Amino acid sequence: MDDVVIGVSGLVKNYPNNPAVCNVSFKVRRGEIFALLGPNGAGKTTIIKILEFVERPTSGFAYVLDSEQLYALTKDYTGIKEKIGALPQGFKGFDLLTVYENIDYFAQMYRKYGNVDRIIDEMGLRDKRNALFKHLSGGQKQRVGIAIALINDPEVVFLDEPTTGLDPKARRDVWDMIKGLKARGKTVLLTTHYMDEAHQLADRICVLNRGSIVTHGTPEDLINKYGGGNTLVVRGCSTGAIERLREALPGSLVSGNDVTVRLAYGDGMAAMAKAISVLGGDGHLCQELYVKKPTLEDVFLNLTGERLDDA
Ligand SMILES: Nc1ncnc2c1ncn2[C@@H]1O[C@H](COP(=O)(O)OP(=O)(O)OP(=O)(O)O)[C@@H](O)[C@H]1O
Repeated sequence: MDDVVIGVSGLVKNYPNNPAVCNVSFKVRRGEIFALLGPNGAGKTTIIKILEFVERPTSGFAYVLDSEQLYALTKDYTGIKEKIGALPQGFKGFDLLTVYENIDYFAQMYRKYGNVDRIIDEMGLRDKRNALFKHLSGGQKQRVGIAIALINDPEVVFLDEPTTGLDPKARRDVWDMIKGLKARGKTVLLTTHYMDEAHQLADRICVLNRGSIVTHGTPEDLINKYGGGNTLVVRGCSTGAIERLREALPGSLVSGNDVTVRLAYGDGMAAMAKAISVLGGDGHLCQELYVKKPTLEDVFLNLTGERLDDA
């Protein structure tokens, strides 16, 4: 694989009575957005902490930027630490410092760092430059965290659950910011338990559950391979409509007033036309009719038997 900047091989991390990461291997290429997707407790943060030199693995091997720089107590990682940036899970700034002061505080920890006002502008925080951290919205606080992760102009950026707890608008703003990092040539490793976030942002995804890799690949590949195909959904049907649909569409499933049919590849138009002709006949109406494409949620469900939300 060309220009690998993060490599993880046979990684294991055992906490007392708790195997957090079990034999995980993956590689991240320069300039890509790579997502670790999995439910709570899947081991995402532990992997990221190992890559950030915060935790040490029990066994296995991991490197960032320098494949010669393996984990060993004798190594000095300072050179690499200066080339990585990190947004930790649940980032909290100093409440009683301003946006500028918060970013500047962390900037001073590096031998070389960027212009604080420029990064404030890049993160769309100019209006809030002199506002206290505690007076910011959730999305603005997260942007301060991302600004801090970028202040040393890192080559690799780790973002641990960058949008957890944000409202939909703030999430989309953070997504745009993350896409902007890729446009600037940064390599981004992010963790998330939101499948739409992984789908929107990631070039490649590693799906984790209970410390192990379930599968990995591009979002489209995973959905095509494991999503289980399209589903025709007819919602809000009358009793008569349900009966008609069941007769006309073999394999249909009924749940309340909704009817769903798993479609074979390429069957979408034919099944829709059949449903419309059956329903249009004599007033057997429904509220909605559409073909639903599978999502990463379906991939997770089909591979683990669990829902990403519940696992
Ligand atoms: N310091 C620790 N000591 C003991 N167990 C830990 C520690 N840190 C994490 N764990 C356990 O390791 C497992 C993996 O945790 P981790 O935080 O890596 O998961 P995660 O996928 O990031 O989940 P979340 O999205 O909830 O943060 C969990 O069972 C967790 O309880």
